[in-house]
Amino acid sequence: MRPLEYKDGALKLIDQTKLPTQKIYVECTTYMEVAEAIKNMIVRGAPAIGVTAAYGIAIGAQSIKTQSKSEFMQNIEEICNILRSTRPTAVNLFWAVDRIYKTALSHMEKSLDEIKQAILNEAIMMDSEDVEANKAIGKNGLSLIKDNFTILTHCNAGALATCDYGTALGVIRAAHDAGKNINVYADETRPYLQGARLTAWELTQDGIPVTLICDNMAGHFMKSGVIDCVIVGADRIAINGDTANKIGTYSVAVLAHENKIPLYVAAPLSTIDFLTESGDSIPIEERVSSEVTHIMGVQIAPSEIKVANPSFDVTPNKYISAIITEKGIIYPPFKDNIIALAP
Ligand SMILES: CSC[C@@H](O)[C@@H](O)C(=O)COP(=O)(O)O
Repeated sequence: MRPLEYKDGALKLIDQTKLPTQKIYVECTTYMEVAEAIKNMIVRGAPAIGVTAAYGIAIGAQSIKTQSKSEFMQNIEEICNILRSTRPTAVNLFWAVDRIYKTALSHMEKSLDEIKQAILNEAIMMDSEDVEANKAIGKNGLSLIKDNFTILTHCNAGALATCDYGTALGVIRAAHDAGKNINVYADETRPYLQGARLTAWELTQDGIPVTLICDNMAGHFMKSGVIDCVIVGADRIAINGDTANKIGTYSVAVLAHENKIPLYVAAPLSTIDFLTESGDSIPIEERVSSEVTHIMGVQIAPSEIKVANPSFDVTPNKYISAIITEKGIIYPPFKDNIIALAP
């Protein structure tokens, strides 16, 4: 299940704001439309945002008319900055934009048409690398999932949040495909309900047993012995292992620790921010208040109410049992083991 597909100058995205009641596609033929799609969460999830931005630059590059290479690069820089400004927390976005920008720079001796093609080729490569990485994450995580496990997950770190297969849901998919009898508990994930709308839908589509719960039920099911482990995705992992992920992940992690349940973060290396020492310096996106005051367009709070809506929180490394990557499982001490993987 791919949330994005590039073909002939257009990027087709599943509109994730409409799932699960409607499966419709949005087609972006300009980089501004791509930027809007990221900002408005038509496409979301750290790896998917990164690759979408890469295609956005490729689409933008095609429309640049100048024959001057320095003007071309100025335009590329502007496009990169617009895409960078769409969402602040997922580091995959910045990683992808930087990688595309460097690709353009490294082809400067070629013709403009060739540079444009090199940018598109790089975006296509990042797309397929992400799918490969997720499959490797799934395979690497298999040893942590025993038969008859019930796994709690938060938000959507599935195929929809990546180019296919998923990270946290990649491990779950791999365990299911390997014939393990597993059950998933999906937190609904207020305010934007990625768990209820996307994870529940995605797993149901694949025939993986899933039970939807409200966020405030997670502790109850952990304490009652129902949950064997927690697997979540990540938007940015600092060098010391502190992990930013969807708001509510921190609460889940503290509850898991209290109940002696392992919590695993599943993420590709593109989610590790090798320039950030700890979670304290990870920027946290504040989103619109209507995500809290409304559910699917229906008002549930007084009109004038003051609202706070941080979209992510940071889970300190002490609550994380391991980080599952495409290069293998990283165990504590995270700092040494993460630095060893630096590109
Ligand atoms: C593989 S996706 C990991 C994270 O990006 C995911 O858990 C998450 O927090 C997504 O947030 P979103 O605001 O929906 O983009």
